[in-house]
Amino acid sequence: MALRIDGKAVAAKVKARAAEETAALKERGIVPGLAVVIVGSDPASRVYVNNKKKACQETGIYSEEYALPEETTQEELLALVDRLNKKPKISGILVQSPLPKGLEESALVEAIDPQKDVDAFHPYNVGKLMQGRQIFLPCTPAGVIELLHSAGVEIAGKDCVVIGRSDIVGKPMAMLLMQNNGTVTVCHSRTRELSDICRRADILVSAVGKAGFVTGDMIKPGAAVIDVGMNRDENGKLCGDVVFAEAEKIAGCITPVPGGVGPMTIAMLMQNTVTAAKLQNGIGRN
Ligand SMILES: Nc1nc(=O)c2c([nH]1)NC[C@@H]1CN(c3ccc(C(=O)N[C@@H](CCC(=O)O)C(=O)O)cc3)C=[N+]21
Repeated sequence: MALRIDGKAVAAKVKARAAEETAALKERGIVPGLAVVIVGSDPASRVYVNNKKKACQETGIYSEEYALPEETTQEELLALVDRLNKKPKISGILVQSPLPKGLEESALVEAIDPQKDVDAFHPYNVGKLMQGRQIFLPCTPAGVIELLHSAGVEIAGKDCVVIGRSDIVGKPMAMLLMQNNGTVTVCHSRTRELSDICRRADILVSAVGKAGFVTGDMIKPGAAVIDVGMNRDENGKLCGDVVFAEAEKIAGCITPVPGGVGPMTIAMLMQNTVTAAKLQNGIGRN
């Protein structure tokens, strides 16, 4: 049976570290602050935003929430981002996706001051990541790396396969695995012989968004299997991309959903908010 990686426990450690740093900053009169902007009433987004708020409270980070109606215009949002860019109390800005139709996410992300872009979605930060000179780590991929470390999984020299090529997970995940000296293959909807490629992976990261996508026969015995999927099954229950019951018989270690990557995303966001506060106050990265 595979080792089950406890994302909640690892996230608690990351948040404790962020809380310590926050306390130390407060002694110097610096309070990290996060602004979360949510538009419309997507119920999943509501849950995530509440979790982010709770994490801020746990770590001592100041937070502001802007819950705006569905009808909010692009101009109004740009004006809000501009205000938050200039607001000293706010170290980090996050615009929760997805946005209602008619709003252009990329323009909003590009309006965020790159030094406050704690999601690391701004093209400046994406470019920095490609160069291995990032100031902010992308939250979900960075959380995956932490989970691998926590399970004692060596990345250097390993065959890593990422399923999915999104801007928020697949692409930055590949970058971070590469920075950690993994040999990385990125698969997607047009990939041929997907199962064969996956079966060669020492580290398999699935970010597809389809329940049941990764079956036991796609997993190399002893592999580390990281499930980034956030789906609902036919009973409305939260589940990942991986058929967990099959995979845990074959993998060496595996993350569950819930309780795997999700809590890590939020913990890394706290870490980035602390980093942002330091940066804006002329304190170098540790
Ligand atoms: N600008 C932006 N930044 C994001 O980081 C961002 C976003 N937009 N839009 C949506 C996705 C998704 N995401 C999750 C965060 C936490 C959990 C999480 O805490 N999951 C829990 C369960 C939560 C539940 O019960 O539904 C778990 O897996 O154990 C899940 C998903 C952040 N995202």
